[in-house]
Amino acid sequence: MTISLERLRRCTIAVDLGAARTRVYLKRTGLIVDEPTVAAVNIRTGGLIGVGALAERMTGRTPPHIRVVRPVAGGRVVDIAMAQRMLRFLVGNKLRRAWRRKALPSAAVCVPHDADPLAQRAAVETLTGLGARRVELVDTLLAAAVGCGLPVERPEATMIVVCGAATTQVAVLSLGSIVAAERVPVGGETIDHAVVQHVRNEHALMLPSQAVHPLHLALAGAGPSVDDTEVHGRDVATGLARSVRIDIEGIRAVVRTPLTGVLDAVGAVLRRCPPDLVADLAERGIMLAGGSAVLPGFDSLLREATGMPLHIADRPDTCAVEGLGAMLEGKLRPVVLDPLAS
Ligand SMILES: Nc1ncnc2c1ncn2[C@@H]1O[C@H](COP(=O)(O)OP(=O)(O)OP(=O)(O)O)[C@@H](O)[C@H]1O
Repeated sequence: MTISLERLRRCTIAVDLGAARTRVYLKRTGLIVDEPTVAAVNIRTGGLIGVGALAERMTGRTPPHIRVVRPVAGGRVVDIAMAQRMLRFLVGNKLRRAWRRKALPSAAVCVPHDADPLAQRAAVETLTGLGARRVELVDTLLAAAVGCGLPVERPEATMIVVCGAATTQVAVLSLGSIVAAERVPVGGETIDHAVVQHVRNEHALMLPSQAVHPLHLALAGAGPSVDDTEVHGRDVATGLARSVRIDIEGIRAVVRTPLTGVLDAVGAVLRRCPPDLVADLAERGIMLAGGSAVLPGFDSLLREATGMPLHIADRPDTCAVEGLGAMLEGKLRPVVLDPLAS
């Protein structure tokens, strides 16, 4: 995938359609949408009941005629019509005035590193259906690296690990391009699933999806207790509501298991890089981005496994859309590969 900075500067909005969250950046305004990628639909009438945070709160609590849907899964738009309805609703009034001024703006959208042509087409169709005259696709890894402030345009290696909800992407970049990259189906959702399975096996309790968040807080030491925390769920055998105290050390061990997939991807990318670039990284280290970057213990695990310095981006969750925004605003200078020729 090659990008044209000139064409990106002509775009008005930047969109990052993630499996967990949707983010929209409006040129000369900044981030205007940062909401869960969720919509709630009345299946009798087909009407949209809620989107974003409101729809997410309905998850698992709906009557049979209301369905909560996630139009993006595994890094691709799986329900184009629903993604368009959700985006139209989320962007709503915030964009209408700008849209009116400039009838059909061009849009830029992040796509995963190895997105196949169908996934790329789905992203383009989602935006053209909303009225975008032209859609520019940008690799999430490049956008996130720019958003983290990495000097991607220089002839030296930078390494980024973007750990989102459904996937983790790893890349080494130099001279504005990706030298080697990997994508693994491990992210925040995989970790939450491992925690839910652990509680089910250890305590015979089915946890609701929202109950995993207090465990993340407890892991980070932000919960009411550092040793254990109370969660509520449904007893597997009786079906009755029950509360149990969960040992936080047990959870800490559980979340490390899926993260070994990320360590393998980091190793694979480093092995494919020329030694000069790997040597650069020994000093510069790895930048960790994506919403799951703040998962307690993830940074120390990567540091231990690679022996390299590790930095967590200032705003790890929004750096891909912020990077795309920086390209729209013309903040990324094109690389002049041969200045003597001009
Ligand atoms: N404080 C936290 N502790 C642990 N995990 C967190 C925290 N905050 C967010 N997450 C996790 O980050 C994930 C969302 O990250 P992000 O917003 O980067 O995903 P996305 O871009 O929508 O996903 P993808 O890139 O896979 O399409 C969720 O799985 C969420 O559980």
